[in-house]
Amino acid sequence: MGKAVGIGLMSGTSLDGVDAALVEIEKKNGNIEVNLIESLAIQYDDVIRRELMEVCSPLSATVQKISSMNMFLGKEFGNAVNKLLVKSNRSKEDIHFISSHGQTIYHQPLQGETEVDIPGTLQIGDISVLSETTGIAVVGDFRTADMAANGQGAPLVSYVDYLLFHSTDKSIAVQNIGGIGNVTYLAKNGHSNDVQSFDTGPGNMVIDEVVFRITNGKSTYDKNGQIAYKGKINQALLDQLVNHNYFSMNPPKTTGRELFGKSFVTAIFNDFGDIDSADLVTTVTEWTALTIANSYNDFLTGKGNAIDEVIVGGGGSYNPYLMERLAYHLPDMNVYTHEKYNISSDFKEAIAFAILGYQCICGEYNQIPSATGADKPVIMGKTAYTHPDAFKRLESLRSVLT
Ligand SMILES: Nc1ncnc2c1ncn2[C@@H]1O[C@H](COP(=O)(O)OP(=O)(O)OP(=O)(O)O)[C@@H](O)[C@H]1O
Ligand SMILES: CC(=O)N[C@H]1[C@@H]2OC[C@@H](O2)[C@@H](O)[C@@H]1O[C@H](C)C(=O)O
Repeated sequence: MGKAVGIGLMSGTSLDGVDAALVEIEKKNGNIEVNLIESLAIQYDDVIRRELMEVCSPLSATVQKISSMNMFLGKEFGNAVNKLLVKSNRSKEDIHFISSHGQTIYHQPLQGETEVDIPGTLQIGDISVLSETTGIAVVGDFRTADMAANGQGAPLVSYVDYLLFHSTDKSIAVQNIGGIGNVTYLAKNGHSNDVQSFDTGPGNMVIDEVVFRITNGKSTYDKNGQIAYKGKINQALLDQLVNHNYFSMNPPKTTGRELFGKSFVTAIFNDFGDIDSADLVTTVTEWTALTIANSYNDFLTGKGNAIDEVIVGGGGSYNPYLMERLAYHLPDMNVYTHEKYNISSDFKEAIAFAILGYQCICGEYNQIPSATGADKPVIMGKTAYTHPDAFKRLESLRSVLT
């Protein structure tokens, strides 16, 4: 079978920017092999970040802002792809497809109070605009297909975690620490149907917002855990935080800015605003590590699922204080980062979405029901191409694949 050349795009819940990964993908004897050729991260500037924060909050989002931001991000993602093409010395003719996660602005996996208030999830960054900006066919909007099959619409990277990490000699927890934290559990010798997955709770989301407030907007995150190292844990605050009811809910479960965003942090400042600002950062960082360890104890090891190794990815893996605390709370496990497996912690999700898009193009299931809680497997993703040549390149790939 021939090689597919694709570009994966990930813009996660931290709202820090978009990651782009140019990859070659090949199917060999039913296994998918992926090779990262070039990558690029584009940071959102302060204005975009602020506007995005506004459309993520029901209190400040308007239909006008959501509609404009959907188009604007389609262009931003397209500009990121065009820069990546220059960086990698490739042209659009060399690329079969782009696969874009989009920017989650709302995610509600639970039924609301009225019959129309059904679970929903919304990722913006229009895929037709992205196709028009780049001249390349685009696959996007993955999560709705899983929700259509009564899944949580997340976590989706579990499918790729299984492909990359399942093992016959050890049980592995693949932990992402992005804006939100999520885990994929791969039992030793397990089948894809056995994969368990759920959001462990906040990743960097609460730490970032606390740092933003105590620095009056000068810093958007605690670089290398510098502030956390200076403070000490405030036990009263920690006790209140660990008692949040999300942590007692059984998996499958997913969460986001709706639970752990600005209002959550405002409540912390209302109740504990008088404690030392470094202590606040230390305490929410400790809590973040603890929520991960407690989740394993409650829903994995505590239910007889041994864990030999934890592989951490996402921006949180670059916070040494957070990593130290995580290792401290998981004394019986080896805690590594994705780099041990030669996979960039930064670009893992962008690579993962390239694989999910590839499977969509192949017409193959790209989701694991046991991970998302769906009733059945589905093919996730929709396709857009605004010109015949983009369509033909996609079709040329399909004809090689089938
Ligand atoms: N050197 C560092 N020190 C401390 N924290 C860091 C460092 N580098 C990145 N981070 C943290 O990682 C975050 C970004 O992580 P990442 O890009 O994995 O999130 P995301 O993909 O947006 O989120 P999600 O996976 O939830 O969708 C930053 O907001 C910051 O908090
Ligand atoms: C709705 C949404 O965008 N969820 C994200 C978020 O960020 C981490 C965690 O919460 C995870 O459930 C998911 O992203 C990753 C990429 C996933 O689906 O695997």
